[in-house]
Amino acid sequence: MVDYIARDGVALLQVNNPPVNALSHHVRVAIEEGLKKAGQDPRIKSIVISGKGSFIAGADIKDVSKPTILELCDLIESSGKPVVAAIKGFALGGGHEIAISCHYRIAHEKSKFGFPEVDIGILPAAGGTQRFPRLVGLEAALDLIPSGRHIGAAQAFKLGIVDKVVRGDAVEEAVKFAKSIAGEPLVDRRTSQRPVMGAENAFLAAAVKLAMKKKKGMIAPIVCLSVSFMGSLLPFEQGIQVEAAEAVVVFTSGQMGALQYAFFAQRAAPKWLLPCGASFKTVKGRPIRNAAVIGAGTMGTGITMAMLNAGIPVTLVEQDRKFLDKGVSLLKLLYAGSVSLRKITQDQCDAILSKLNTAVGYKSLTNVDLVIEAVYENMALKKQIFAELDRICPPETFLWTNTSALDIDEIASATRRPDKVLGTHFFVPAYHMKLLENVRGKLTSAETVASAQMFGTRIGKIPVVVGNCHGFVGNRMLHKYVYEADFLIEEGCWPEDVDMVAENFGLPLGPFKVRDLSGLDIRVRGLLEQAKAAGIEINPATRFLNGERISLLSKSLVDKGHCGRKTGRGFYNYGKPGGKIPLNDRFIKDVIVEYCAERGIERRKVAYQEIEERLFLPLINEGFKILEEGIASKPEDIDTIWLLGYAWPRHTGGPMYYANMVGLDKIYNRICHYNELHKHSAHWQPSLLLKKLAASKTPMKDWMEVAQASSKL
Ligand SMILES: CCCCCCC/C=C/C(=O)SCCNC(=O)CCNC(=O)[C@H](O)C(C)(C)COP(=O)(O)OP(=O)(O)OC[C@H]1O[C@@H](n2cnc3c(N)ncnc32)[C@H](O)[C@@H]1OP(=O)(O)O
Repeated sequence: MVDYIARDGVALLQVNNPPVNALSHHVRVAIEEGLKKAGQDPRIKSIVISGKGSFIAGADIKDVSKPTILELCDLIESSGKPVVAAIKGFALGGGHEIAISCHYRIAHEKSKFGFPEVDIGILPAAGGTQRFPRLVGLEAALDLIPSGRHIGAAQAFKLGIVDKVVRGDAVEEAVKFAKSIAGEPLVDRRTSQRPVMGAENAFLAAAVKLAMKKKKGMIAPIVCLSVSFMGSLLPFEQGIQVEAAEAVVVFTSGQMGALQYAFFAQRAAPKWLLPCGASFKTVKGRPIRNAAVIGAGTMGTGITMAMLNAGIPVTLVEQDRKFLDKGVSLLKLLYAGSVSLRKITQDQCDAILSKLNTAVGYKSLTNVDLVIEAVYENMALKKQIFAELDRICPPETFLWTNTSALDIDEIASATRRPDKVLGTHFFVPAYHMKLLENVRGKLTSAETVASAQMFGTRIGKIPVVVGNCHGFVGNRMLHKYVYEADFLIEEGCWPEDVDMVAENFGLPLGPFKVRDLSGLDIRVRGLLEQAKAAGIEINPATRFLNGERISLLSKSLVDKGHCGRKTGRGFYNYGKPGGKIPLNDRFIKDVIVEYCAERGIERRKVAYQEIEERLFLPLINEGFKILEEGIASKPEDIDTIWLLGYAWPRHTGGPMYYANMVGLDKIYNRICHYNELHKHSAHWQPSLLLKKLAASKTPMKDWMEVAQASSKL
């Protein structure tokens, strides 16, 4: 766990606890023993702490036994012999706190520093809130601690975290340095004994404002700020007491459990399992050496960029030279933007673009491992493209379709290789968003799934395997939320009432601000297509489609030319086309009132609780249906999809975790209540799995036992 290597008067304590050298119980004990042993050995004059591979990524989140990291930090700092931290890789959380308790820090130029504690719902409670401001000053501490972000060695040096940045072996350099300072006095090297520079109120106000915006609804960042600030006014020992007292508040808030669940859920989600039993453990994917993307629109160019960024050569294909050129210009513009923002250098940009090829038509696609089709959502068009690709591409080429809802089996039916067809649901912008829903059809092979998961990870996504149904996991659940949002308006709410409740819950934007952003006409088009497919002609009086309640409120606004931000008016008034600030609008309220009057809908005052329940319970209910149907293979997959794809508030863990936290019996009972009131909305019919879990009082994590025990599921 910790190797003790004594050489030339220096004791090197090297943490060896793969994969990330987390400070689990055994590591803490071994560091403590190593420090004591080195302290007692008269031949040892100085000590170096390092990690094998990387430094230390923090506390082991699953293990909080003694000795605490705080005790360890105090032991290090009070050592009579100089202690040097040799840092490569990550010095995060408790690892960072260990580093700043050492008397000196030598870091490799590629090492990273940070306090990610706030993102897992805790504080740097091993003295970090007190030592860090004493090391870097209050302003920098109030910036870094609540942000949870990592910084590089160069910035760490600038801030005074690191004493020296090296290109070569940090451990060798640290050992050399440790030897050179043997016997030197350490008084001014003990961070806890320094005063806090720049302890000013103004920093606190600005930092609180920023944290409330960037970490909306999260308690830990705000508590970190107050503890760090208070500590700057107190002697170190008293600051540590404040830190300990406030840590208890945060640890018992409920957010810690949710955030740590989210951390592990995100790491569990790519680990796939199919109903046939094949899994990431049993089936290997085929690496993708080169690829083609069909369609140079927003999605196609975004997907192309995601692959280019990962070093995969891509041919971007269009049927028309004009569209191709437009897509390539957009792509080049985005890369130029990255260069001017210094996210990449011009050389890196040139290297990326050297892997881009373009083609008009599919003829050249005779030697690609993968084709991702990303044309607009039209089944007939997609089938035609797949039939053609099937003729041209080698039989082993994977043919994947980027779609947010369409039937993968139907698209696959246009080919002679349905086993190699799969849906890749990328999120906009595809080069940035972390989520990738990999949709398996009935005939998609396990090898194709394995390859898609491997591909997803390679291009920097969190890939989650889902089954084939309308909207897959994310959009299928989202649709229920969107429907209820409309019904709430019909029944008496204003758009701002509904948006406020959603935003208070933790979503960045409420459903109507989102719709204004994406365009009301998009939703109306979808609705009309659905009606057409059902052979129903929509007229102003239509309130049901296939027996299901629908709302045509968006259509009423679109008919008046109000399509959202792009036209300056949607559910809000933006002042001008392309305006960004939503204002409540009497005109829109008149449209809503008129719409309701025409349909004889009586408007009423809808309570806050009802708005919240009607937005989120149908979505949660759908999540349980998705589990019982095997569309998702575990609740963690659903939660990951919502956390990464739809900005669900992380401190509630995701919709499934949230339901469990509220209580599955309570959730079930409320769904039943609304099911009685809203017989024309199938999304209120309670999930059988949820019913069983609620009745048996089984927590969500044990859902599989209930699902397997029930013959009805
Ligand atoms: C708990 C109360 C203690 C009170 C004292 C308070 C003071 C100290 C607090 C802390 O230190 S809290 C922890 C702070 N550190 C973190 O949050 C870091 C979390 N880890 C990461 O950000 C990343 O893992 C990484 C270090 C940047 C490496 O990323 P990479 O993509 O290379 O690997 P991952 O897939 O993320 O992880 C690999 C493997 O390791 C597991 N793991 C990672 N970190 C921890 C951890 N801190 N504790 C336990 N396990 C950890 C992760 O789940 C992966 O496991 P598998 O999925 O492979 O099983």
